[in-house]
Amino acid sequence: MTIPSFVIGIAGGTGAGKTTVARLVTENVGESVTRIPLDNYYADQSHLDLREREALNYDHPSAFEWELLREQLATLLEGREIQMPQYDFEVHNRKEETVPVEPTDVVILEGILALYDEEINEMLDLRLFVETDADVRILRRIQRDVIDRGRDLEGVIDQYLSTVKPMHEQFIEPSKKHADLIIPEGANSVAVNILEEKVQAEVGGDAPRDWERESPEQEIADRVALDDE
Ligand SMILES: Nc1ncnc2c1ncn2[C@@H]1O[C@H](COP(=O)(O)OP(=O)(O)O)[C@@H](O)[C@H]1O
Ligand SMILES: Nc1ccn([C@@H]2O[C@H](COP(=O)(O)O)[C@@H](O)[C@H]2O)c(=O)n1
Repeated sequence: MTIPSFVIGIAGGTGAGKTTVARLVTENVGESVTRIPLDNYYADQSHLDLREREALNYDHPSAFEWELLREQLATLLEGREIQMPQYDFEVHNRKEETVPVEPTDVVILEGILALYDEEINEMLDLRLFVETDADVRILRRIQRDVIDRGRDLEGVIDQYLSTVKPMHEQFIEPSKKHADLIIPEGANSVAVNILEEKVQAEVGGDAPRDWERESPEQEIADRVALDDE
């Protein structure tokens, strides 16, 4: 049984580069990392038809099933398997199938509001916010939504102006205050290399387990005290 020793949250606006950062910092560590896309926890909307689902606001915190995410993250932290929901962006709904996910040394939760929920924040050991200019993000999003998510240009622009941008300003940007580190421009190599080293150390078992580790505040206080001696 593996009890995860390090849980990272990666938040930031749409198109900021969250998924890319998560992928780059974990691609060389094999199967010892579990990635949890927050998108998989969009609430089930099967009671609505496609038209109604298309019109929903997917950038408001109420779009997500937080209770399920809290439960499943806690289950992984206890060393037990979860059945993770899957999401289908083309039909705006959760898929019927789930995938079994085993706990691993490192767990990464990644999504626009990964640093929004207080209880989730408490479960994270490292909180990252990826910060990229809004014009770069919308250009990336147009490209992705049209090519990968089966959307048309007009719809992407309407959605951006009506919900994505206002919700970013109201909920996502303010969640930055919970971050321990802010990563500029998405996949920036210095940040990725430092994080990759940290993940490697956790996976290799060099790092102290949770119960051996002092709180980050205490670690800093100890080091400041040492420097002052
Ligand atoms: N630093 C970067 N430079 C150039 N392109 C990037 C950078 N970071 C991410 N991208 C690209 O931007 C797009 C959106 O990145 P993604 O990681 O999917 O964003 P998010 O998960 O935040 O929505 C992808 O096509 C990705 O390759
Ligand atoms: N049915 C849906 C569900 C979500 N979205 C958008 O996805 C964005 C979050 O994903 P990122 O990879 O961009 O972080 C979010 O901004 C939602 O608007 C959607 O378009 N349709």
